[in-house]
Amino acid sequence: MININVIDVESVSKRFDLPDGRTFDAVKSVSLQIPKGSIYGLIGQSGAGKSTLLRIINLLERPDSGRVVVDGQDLTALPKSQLRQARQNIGMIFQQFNLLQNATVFENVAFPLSLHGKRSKQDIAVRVAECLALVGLTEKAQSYPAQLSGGQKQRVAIARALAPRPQVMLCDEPTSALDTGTTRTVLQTLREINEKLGVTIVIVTHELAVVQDLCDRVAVVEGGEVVEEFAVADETTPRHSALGKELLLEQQRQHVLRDWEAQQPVV
Ligand SMILES: Nc1ncnc2c1ncn2[C@@H]1O[C@H](COP(=O)(O)OP(=O)(O)OP(=O)(O)O)[C@@H](O)[C@H]1O
Repeated sequence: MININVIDVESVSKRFDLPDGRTFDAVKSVSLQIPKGSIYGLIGQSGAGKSTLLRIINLLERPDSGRVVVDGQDLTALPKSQLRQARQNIGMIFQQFNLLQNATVFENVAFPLSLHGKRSKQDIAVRVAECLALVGLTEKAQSYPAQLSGGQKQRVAIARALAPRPQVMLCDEPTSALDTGTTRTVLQTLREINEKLGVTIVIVTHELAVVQDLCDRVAVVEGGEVVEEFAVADETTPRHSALGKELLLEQQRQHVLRDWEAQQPVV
């Protein structure tokens, strides 16, 4: 992996105003460096600030202070029109897929392409076909979201996010609404996109199995702060956070299981 950071989050903070007049510090001076081409996990308990941090990366949530640099561009310094352009480089997918229900799969994937730029209908059709092929849904182009399984809907959302050729893809709990088998196909699709296209993936999840299956590096978020950051494959450096330790235990358990399976006689 090339050791260049495609995302540089520098000391970002976010405070929300609560209805009762108080304030809540959801993200507290967080810095993150995300290497180009990596799959980077943000994990933490519910309410830790993971989604807010993810949404800060494409400025869906504007930080009160700090900088967000994506692909060398300081998003926090851009005027609105240029920010819209820069966001083309950052795709996003959500837990609930967020597809247009009254539009076909084809139209859903074409949507971001017709919204931005001056592409011909033919160009758009070619790109949509490419993206649907990438996620294995060529046959479903004329279906409506209601006719698809959860995993297929998420793969349409992935195709839609990929259509403008982003370098970065942000994923907010992309498999939380899916069962185990479907989760596996969606993770496989994300892995292929990372490997074939070199897209950097940042994924928020509370599922440790997802981290273990997919991520190269992970940041543990607690109370709006990153309390630990490590390479998932590094099982020798001591982990400090509860989730970091839990992840390590799960990895070791998987090794024991694998060794045990390998020793079983073939019948
Ligand atoms: N717009 C908002 N106004 C007020 N408080 C908010 C707002 N958005 C988020 N919060 C609060 O900020 C905290 C962090 O929220 P966030 O969604 O980032 O957490 P999370 O780690 O992603 O949690 P979950 O896994 O449950 O989605 C929570 O306590 C949440 O209630």
